[in-house]
Amino acid sequence: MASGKELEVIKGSKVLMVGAGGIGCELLKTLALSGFEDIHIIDMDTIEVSNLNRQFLFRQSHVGQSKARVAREAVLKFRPHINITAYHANVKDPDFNVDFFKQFNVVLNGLDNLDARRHVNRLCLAADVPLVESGTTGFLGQVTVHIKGKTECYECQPKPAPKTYPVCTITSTPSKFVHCIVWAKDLLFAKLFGDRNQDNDLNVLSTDANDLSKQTEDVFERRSDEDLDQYGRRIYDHVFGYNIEMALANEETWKNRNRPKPIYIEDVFSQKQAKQNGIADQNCGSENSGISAMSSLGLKNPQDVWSLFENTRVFLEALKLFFEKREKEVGSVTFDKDDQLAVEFVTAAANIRAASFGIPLHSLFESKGIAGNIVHAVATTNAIIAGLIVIEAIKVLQNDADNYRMTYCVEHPLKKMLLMPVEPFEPNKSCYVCSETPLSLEVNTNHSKLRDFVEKVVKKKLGMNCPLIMVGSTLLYEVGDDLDEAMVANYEANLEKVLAELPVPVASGTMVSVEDLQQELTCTINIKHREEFDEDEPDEMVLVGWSQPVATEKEDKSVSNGGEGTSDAAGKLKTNDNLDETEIVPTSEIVSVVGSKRKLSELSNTDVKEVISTVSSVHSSAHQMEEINDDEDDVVMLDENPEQAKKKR
Ligand SMILES: Nc1ncnc2c1ncn2[C@@H]1O[C@H](COP(=O)(O)OP(=O)(O)OP(=O)(O)O)[C@@H](O)[C@H]1O
Ligand SMILES: [Zn+2]
Repeated sequence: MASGKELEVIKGSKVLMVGAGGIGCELLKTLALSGFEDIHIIDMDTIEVSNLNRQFLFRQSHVGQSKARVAREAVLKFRPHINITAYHANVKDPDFNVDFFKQFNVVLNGLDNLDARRHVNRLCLAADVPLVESGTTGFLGQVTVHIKGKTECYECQPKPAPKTYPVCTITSTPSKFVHCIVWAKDLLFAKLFGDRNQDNDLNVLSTDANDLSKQTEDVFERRSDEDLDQYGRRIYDHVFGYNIEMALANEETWKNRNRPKPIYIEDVFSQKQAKQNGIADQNCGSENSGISAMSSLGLKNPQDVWSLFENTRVFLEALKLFFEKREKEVGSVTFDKDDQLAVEFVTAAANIRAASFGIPLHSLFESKGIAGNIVHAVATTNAIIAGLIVIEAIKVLQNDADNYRMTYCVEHPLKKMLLMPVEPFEPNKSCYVCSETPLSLEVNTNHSKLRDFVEKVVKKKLGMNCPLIMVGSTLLYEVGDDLDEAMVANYEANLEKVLAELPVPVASGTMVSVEDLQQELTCTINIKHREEFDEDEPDEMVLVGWSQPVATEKEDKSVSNGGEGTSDAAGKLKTNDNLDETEIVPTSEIVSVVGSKRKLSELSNTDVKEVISTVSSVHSSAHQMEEINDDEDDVVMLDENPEQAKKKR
């Protein structure tokens, strides 16, 4: 219960909540019950059935309706006198500009992706409004406080990159089920139902029987004389049989590994059985969710682990259903964890591959979690995190800077502590977002176009939405609704020019100013011409000073699992040789950070290790979830002597 003084501050404040999902529903309820009376909510989504188990403000009858609006109505039922304003919109919409943000005393994030979080961070900095940021992953969670000039901003530290795997592990030597899922999803599914012309390592071209050196047709193209059953069986034999035989031919690969077993369709069931596989329900609706190989085949429980025979049936049936019922989409489907048929196909394909490599098979439920990088949400964690957000928000509203804490919710109590409070870090002086540190870009100015610069650097790396690019007083590019045709044509023409041939040539030593009008963020980029780039620099552009996402596994030439994983402070306690800025500090500092009320002397060496590794793993995984819990978790460098423990940024 808030004290009288607190209540006064609470009642007089205006707060913005971004996100009305798992955390957001809890947060809105807690804000309302804590006495807040002027709450604005932005959420761009509508309610899905899968939200109902934890987003308790929503009911079955709300499915399909705006989350922000329904959340508002639900809370007004028990707090009718308060003001709640709902926006069913993307927080990146231009209406939510700096002036919009300035009207709030504090902004509270309950988001689920890096992109939106970075955007809100920038608007809060530009509007000088405090931000309380949050995230949960299963039992893990965190709440952090970001105050301009006082604490680090959300982007002061690198975020972990989505977990990636070396290509050869995925294409040739899988050793874990997740490798089979990545193969099934990013290679096979993408090739069959997505962009057919993409390059991949599935031995796409078949070899001419008369001339072995001649590669002819794309194996994945359906032949004109082939029905869908024949097509499915041929693809099956190619990817699970022929390709494995080809891989086995390379003896070196298997010297220290278990040899995989090629699986051909006839090993699993007869042609007659294949023909009779599934009686596709002719009444399947046009909704993707209604088309299911499992229902055609009478498989009911998504938690069952199917046999090789059943996986084969699902594989063939799902492939057939895609071509029969979703023909128009074929060629442009991207994997979506909520697309039942896609999950069925990927589960079956991953399991057949796993069977071939002697890896234990998994249920559809488990596969969906891995393929969608889902760590199943825990409602209680969301509730705890929402409570902590409100506690921090109240401190922020009272300007109680000495007591701000970033709090980590851990899975197992450590020294009877389930919540680990950490004093906020100071702003990172070389953060390009909250300090004005210039960046530099190594680029071949005679080769790279302005379009490459805009797409790969300005949008992708710097996360800008509405960029404006200037050299001196010359505008080279901008976006906006108010541009006349001649300007648009001029900017379009510039996009196609290489940097050195722009109206104001961009060459070594040029200082390019990049600004986002909506985020009110300006960066200066110092250009350095470079002729050659290595294979592991495929963009042919190296941005120095920008915090590279922290790779969690070997990154070279890897296939991404597509996760959205990030963390605001992953770099702090975690080692990563790729990081540009490495800072070594004594353990005592880490400990004071981890629990300001506990001195180093109170903790044993083992405690220190435990605390650091726990906080580190929470840092790296809690924030934006969806990272797969793998054996090779974050590495924390901690020497036996705690005095020599290393903290790296
Ligand atoms: N750019 C954005 N603008 C507005 N709302 C956003 C934006 N990005 C994400 N959100 C909202 O943030 C909320 C995050 O909630 P949560 O993490 O519970 O995800 P979810 O989509 O509800 O559930 P799940 O992903 O687990 O199925 C979602 O309701 C989502 O619509
Ligand atoms: Zn910063």
